[in-house]
Amino acid sequence: MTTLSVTGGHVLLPDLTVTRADVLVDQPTGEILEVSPDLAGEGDETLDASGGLVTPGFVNGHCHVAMTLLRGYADDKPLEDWLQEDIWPAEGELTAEDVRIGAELGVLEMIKSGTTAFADMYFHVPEIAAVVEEAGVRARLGRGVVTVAKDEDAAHEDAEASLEVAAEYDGAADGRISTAFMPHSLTTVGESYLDEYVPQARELGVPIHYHANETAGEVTPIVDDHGVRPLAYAAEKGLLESEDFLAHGVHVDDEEIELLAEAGTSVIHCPASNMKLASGMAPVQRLLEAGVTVGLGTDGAASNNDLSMLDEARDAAMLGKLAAADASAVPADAVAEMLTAGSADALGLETGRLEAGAPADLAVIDLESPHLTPRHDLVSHLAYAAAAADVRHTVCDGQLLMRDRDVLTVEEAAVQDRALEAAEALAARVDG
Ligand SMILES: CSC[C@H]1O[C@@H](n2cnc3c(O)ncnc32)[C@H](O)[C@@H]1O
Ligand SMILES: [Zn+2]
Repeated sequence: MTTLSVTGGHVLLPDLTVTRADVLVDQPTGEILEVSPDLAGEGDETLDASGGLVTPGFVNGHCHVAMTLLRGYADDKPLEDWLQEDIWPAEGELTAEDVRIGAELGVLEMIKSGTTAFADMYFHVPEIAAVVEEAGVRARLGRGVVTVAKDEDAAHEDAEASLEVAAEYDGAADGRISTAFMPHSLTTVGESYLDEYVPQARELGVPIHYHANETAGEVTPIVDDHGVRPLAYAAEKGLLESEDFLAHGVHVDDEEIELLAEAGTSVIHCPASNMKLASGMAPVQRLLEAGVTVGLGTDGAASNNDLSMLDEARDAAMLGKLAAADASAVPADAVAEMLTAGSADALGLETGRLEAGAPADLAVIDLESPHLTPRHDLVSHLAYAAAAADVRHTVCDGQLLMRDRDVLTVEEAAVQDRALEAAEALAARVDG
């Protein structure tokens, strides 16, 4: 038996208290065996967490990981213009190999910032799955479906491909990969396609993930065309089940919040993307008070512009207060929950809590730096002050992915070189 003991640190427990403890991991099963104070000397291998905070690995609840290749390609525009004028034309030139290279870069960035799992909506999913498998992280993957501005055959092909990918990859990489059916949004997938394919996704037994209520401009056409607000429409179309999770939920009214709470559908809050595209401020405190499961996501690196979940945590706390006009809204412990168990629950993962029997997905955050001194409250530091570069070790499924900032499963320099070259060639193709 091979065991790993993570020793000498403080541990963020599932009740969001912090205590001095060690974590003993069974590597063959990838499970946590024990969390308790005196496990030093118990493991076959030791990971030094002294001076550190051991947290559940962060779960990025909504991403387009290969969009790292478009980081900084088009900034300072609202969503609709940004997608139509810059992003979709560039994505039209992306090859399967580009997506693989972009995904490698994104997953590298995730491992370096303590993220062990993510949900991803994109195309060329087999390439993304291969990167997830090799890098050792966990992901819920899906092919995004867009039917507007496509002829009928192409639209059907897109939806069918999303179901096929969901069926083929669910359970891949020894169970680290799970899947979902992913219609892009309620305005970019036509009603007849939802009517045809949502029941097929249910039959397949995969959750459904989509963008919803991201901008005010996305609400109006749904009200005009269907006579109800977007989430009432989503409920009518069978898109509001307890296993489903939607990205954004910025422009939701009280009735829609109630619908989410009753249905048990989760919301992935993406504060950085919402601020950068000036989409608006999600009512996170109201969602939490209504009992909605809220997770956090970065969205793609082209609207963020990084994949650090610690940045997202700080943004969520700050924006949540501003949205509620209340400094006590979205406090540090709520943010710590969204960053870990909230996102994990939304994605239907067993991760997000450090306790015996849970998957051994964790990160160790180095606390011994000036910006984390003094250490009155480590949950406060997690929400407000820690940064990606403070992550010392990352473990997923019991396997070490990064030790002392040395990434073990991805060749860092080679990935960066390939990404630079691919991004430059892509821009040259698009811009002529
Ligand atoms: C069809 S694959 C996914 C699709 O979504 C695009 N995208 C990236 N960020 C956002 C966002 O904030 N809202 C809506 N759509 C977004 C991405 O570029 C892909 O085309
Ligand atoms: Zn998105």
